[in-house]
Amino acid sequence: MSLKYVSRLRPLALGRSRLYSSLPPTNRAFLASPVEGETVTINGWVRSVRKSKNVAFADISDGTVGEPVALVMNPDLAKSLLTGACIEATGQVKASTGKQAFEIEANAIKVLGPATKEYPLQKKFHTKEFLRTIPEYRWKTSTGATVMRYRSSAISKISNYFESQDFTQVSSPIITASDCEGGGEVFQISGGKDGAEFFGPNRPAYLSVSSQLHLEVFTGALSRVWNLAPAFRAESSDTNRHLSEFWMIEAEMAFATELDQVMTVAENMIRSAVTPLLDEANSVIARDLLATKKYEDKEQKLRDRWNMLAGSKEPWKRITYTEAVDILQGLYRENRKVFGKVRPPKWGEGLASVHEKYLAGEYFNAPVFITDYPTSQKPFYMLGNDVVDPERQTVSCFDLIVPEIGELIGGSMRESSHDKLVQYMTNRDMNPEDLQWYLKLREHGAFPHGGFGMGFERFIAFVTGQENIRDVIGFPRWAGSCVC
Ligand SMILES: NC(=O)C[C@H](N)C(=O)O
Repeated sequence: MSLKYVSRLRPLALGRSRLYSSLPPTNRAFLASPVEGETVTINGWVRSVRKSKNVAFADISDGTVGEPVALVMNPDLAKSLLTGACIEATGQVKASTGKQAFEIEANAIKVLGPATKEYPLQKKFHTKEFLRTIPEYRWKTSTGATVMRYRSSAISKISNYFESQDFTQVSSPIITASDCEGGGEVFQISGGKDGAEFFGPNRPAYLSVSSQLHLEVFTGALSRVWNLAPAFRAESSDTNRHLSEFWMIEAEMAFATELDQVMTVAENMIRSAVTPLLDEANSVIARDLLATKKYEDKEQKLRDRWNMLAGSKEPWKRITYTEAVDILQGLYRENRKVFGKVRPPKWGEGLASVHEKYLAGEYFNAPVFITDYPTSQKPFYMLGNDVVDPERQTVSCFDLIVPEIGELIGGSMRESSHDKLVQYMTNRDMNPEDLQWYLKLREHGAFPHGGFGMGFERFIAFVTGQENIRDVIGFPRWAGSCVC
């Protein structure tokens, strides 16, 4: 490059970078390193205001950190300040005598967006049920914002974990031509009874219930893949752990030959998003999460939960379905009321959520992998185990259960024989014609593989100590409710 050319470019580049301005500091950046005596300008929404004759205080928050920024000012300045208003405050940083280490002695307040006395989030206790009725405001609560921040942090930790293991993140389709789980709980969006045939005659289309089948295609090319995608289920279960639109982290791995390998990936993935919380001194998000539990006195319970998941390097317990049924039947023999009105399962029946919660909760008080369920309980794509007892056929699969939530992850080895898959589909009254593309994967270069799917909201609810998964997703949808 000639000197002349460089000298012509330089002033232009410098001039430009001087012209651009950057975003103002967040509350989080300010609170991380306040400098006494410095004049700062801070933005946020007013959480609370207290006024007396000579002085006024306001807590403001921009949602980037749990702790609010404390303002102290002349009452005249606070005149038009109401909870909920959006403000820009300028003032000097002072050591504080109050709860916070520092406060800002504000000398200028600009109201960017005023509020009225009707603002529903006045400073008092609000129930989760009430907060769900104000979806437009509920993420402004410190618990709401903290849960969202953890959700974001978990995605990034999990993403790093997968990357470290050579997984590629892929994007699978939301509109699909098949019901992966074969459970019939699909939202049909085209080719339905109303005659809409957007994708052509006899081309029904649905919202995806799981990315698995498409991930299997990707894994046949990239070996290890994962994604985080929404899944849709038209089931009407009105519980604290079901949504009609939820997010799933799914992973598929080629050349996994044993279920244990797949379970280890699932376990390490969870640990990757929980381990950082154990280092309270260095984790703002851990401290913020614990603060949300302060008023309930449940901080220790939350710590115990993180410890349960990531405190020890011991691998999580792995038991078979048959062992689980034996344990449950034994517990019932000792105490007929152990599962309330519910009986223990007979071999071949599914485990009810009360059984799962009891096993992982009262019985083991730990996450537990339950493996090798009866074939009749599981979908067509799972690899069959060698038949030892023809009355008790099982598949190579697992459910990961945790206390209070029950099932968190479902996974399995996948059947890679074309002919067996056709047989499994026919046994379930499915038409193999509908999944030709999936079957073709087994015609050339079939490979051993396995994978799993984790309900992301269940995971976030468990780790943040929320009782209902409706409180860890921005805009929850369930049967009878889709309000905005
Ligand atoms: N990817 C998975 O294994 C999840 C499974 N398809 C499910 O929906 O439960």
